[in-house]
Amino acid sequence: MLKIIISGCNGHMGRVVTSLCEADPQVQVVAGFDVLGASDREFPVYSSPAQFHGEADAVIDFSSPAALDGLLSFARDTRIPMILATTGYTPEQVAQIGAAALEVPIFRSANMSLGINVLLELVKKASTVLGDSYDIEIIERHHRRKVDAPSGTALMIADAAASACGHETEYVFDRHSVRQPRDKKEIGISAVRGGTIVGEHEIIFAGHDEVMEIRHIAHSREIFAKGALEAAKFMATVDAPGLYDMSMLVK
Ligand SMILES: NC(=O)c1ccc[n+]([C@@H]2O[C@H](COP(=O)([O-])OP(=O)(O)OC[C@H]3O[C@@H](n4cnc5c(N)ncnc54)[C@H](O)[C@@H]3O)[C@@H](O)[C@H]2O)c1
Ligand SMILES: O=C(O)C1=N[C@H](C(=O)O)CCC1
Repeated sequence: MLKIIISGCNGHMGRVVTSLCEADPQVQVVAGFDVLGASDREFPVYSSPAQFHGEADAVIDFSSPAALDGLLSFARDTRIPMILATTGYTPEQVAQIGAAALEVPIFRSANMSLGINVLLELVKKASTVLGDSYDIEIIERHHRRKVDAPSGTALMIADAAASACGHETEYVFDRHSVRQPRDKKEIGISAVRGGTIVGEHEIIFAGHDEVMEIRHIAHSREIFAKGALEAAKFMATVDAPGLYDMSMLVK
């Protein structure tokens, strides 16, 4: 039996992960972490990771960057592998995660869906071939509740394009105050927020007389929960400290 803790268990993603775990006979949710109390859960919910003293094989976290310090201390104290799916970390927090991964196993991805992780490979291929002469723009769309912008996925896509395009790049998030033509080194990133859009990402390669677009649409949150649970199953077999990601699961 795989014993899972769900961090952010009372949120939108936390509830979808809970349902998926409860439908899997090989998985047991042993606890949840959340600052928001809810009495309808079938497992104990703690407002701080330090309050948990049981056994677990992995923590799946869909919460908030504010939870990171407590989760990393918990990982260091217990050696329980951590799956970080939260987005919106500051550069300092990303560095903290990297430092912690020298001591404990940590899995991090801004997008746990299979489709986006295949898309990242397509973006690298397209950027290698087209990156020199085509302009790269990314548009992401999410629900009105989302607080971080651009999405973690958009940044991951930009990083994939930047690593493969063969020249220096600069991310441009806001064209409002700039009055000048687009520079070749720019990767433009635009965020749209509205309604209940689960998550959409579009990458545009705009060249002379042709445009190529690659697009991913999430129709439900289950695709993220499924990837996170697969990551937890994988991490439960991992002993060595390190920073793991979806590329280890998408072959
Ligand atoms: N990696 C992915 O595939 C993926 C997919 C979807 C969402 N996300 C990310 O997951 C996060 C959560 O998304 P959501 O839509 O479920 O949000 P949500 O607001 O519905 O849920 C977040 C939950 O975390 C709790 N929380 C907030 N601060 C906390 C803290 N300090 N300690 C413990 N719990 C805390 C909240 O009370 C809430 O219940 C966001 O960062 C989002 O971008 C990632
Ligand atoms: O709903 C969200 O919030 C999502 N966040 C992730 C991101 O920031 O990339 C992934 C898609 C859903």
